[in-house]
Amino acid sequence: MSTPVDLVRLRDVNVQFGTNHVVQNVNLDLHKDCITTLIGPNGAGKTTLVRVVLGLIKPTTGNVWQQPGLSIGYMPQKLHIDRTFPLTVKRFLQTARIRNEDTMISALEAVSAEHLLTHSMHDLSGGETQRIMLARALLREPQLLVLDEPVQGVDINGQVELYNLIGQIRKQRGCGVLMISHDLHLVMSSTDHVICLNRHICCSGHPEHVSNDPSFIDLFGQQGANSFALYSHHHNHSHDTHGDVITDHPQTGECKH
Ligand SMILES: Nc1ncnc2c1ncn2[C@@H]1O[C@H](COP(=O)(O)OP(=O)(O)OP(=O)(O)O)[C@@H](O)[C@H]1O
Repeated sequence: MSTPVDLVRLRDVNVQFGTNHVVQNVNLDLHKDCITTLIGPNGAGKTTLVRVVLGLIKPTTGNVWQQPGLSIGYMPQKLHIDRTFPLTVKRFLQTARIRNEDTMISALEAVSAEHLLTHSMHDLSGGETQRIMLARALLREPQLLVLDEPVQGVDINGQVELYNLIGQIRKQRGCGVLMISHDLHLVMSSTDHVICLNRHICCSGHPEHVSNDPSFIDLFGQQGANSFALYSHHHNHSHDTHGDVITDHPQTGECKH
């Protein structure tokens, strides 16, 4: 097997906002041709960690390394468009400062949405909107694609389709992918590596390994469990109400379930 090509390496990364210790001692490697999925409850620090990877936030302590010249395509969690502001798909794509129509069309083709070029962004379905957001992230042919909850606002069939599409894009382009998801079961077949984050990394590994954990079966095997609101699993440590580790069970880096 060939050695994976590193795109990004995080070492002992901590992020604090005032006294709020949002990301704790995180080590993370992102590779070419590898899909890594971050899961975790609300407020677990997923978006903050993604912003560290993107270089938008400097960690309070720790090191971030990016492959020199790395190009990153980012699909943010939410799209805020004033409904009174007329905006076609073409104009929206141009906000990425790419004006070449062939480039736009080939990005739209990659997400099977070339027919939407002249449509209004306001008239798109949830799934179409996410595809256009994905196309925008693809415009610069990134080596790393970072997707913050790419299937939000999409019905269940559309979610499966979008995850399949992300898998196809990785296969065709060989790019690395880092995405945030709220549903391990749906994302399982389209990911290589899962990281469960609750401010620190609770556990990580191949999706089969993570999903065979009884606590994950409890968590993901039931309808409505997607929200993580009642998130709990059998840690080798406990959390206080802020998600901080209570130290009478020392953290060894990986959860042992
Ligand atoms: N710029 C900021 N300044 C202060 N606090 C912040 C900032 N960004 C995030 N936080 C806080 O950090 C914590 C983690 O937020 P983050 O958005 O990273 O979590 P998340 O896991 O992505 O949550 P969700 O699943 O709800 O999107 C939250 O308590 C949030 O309020």
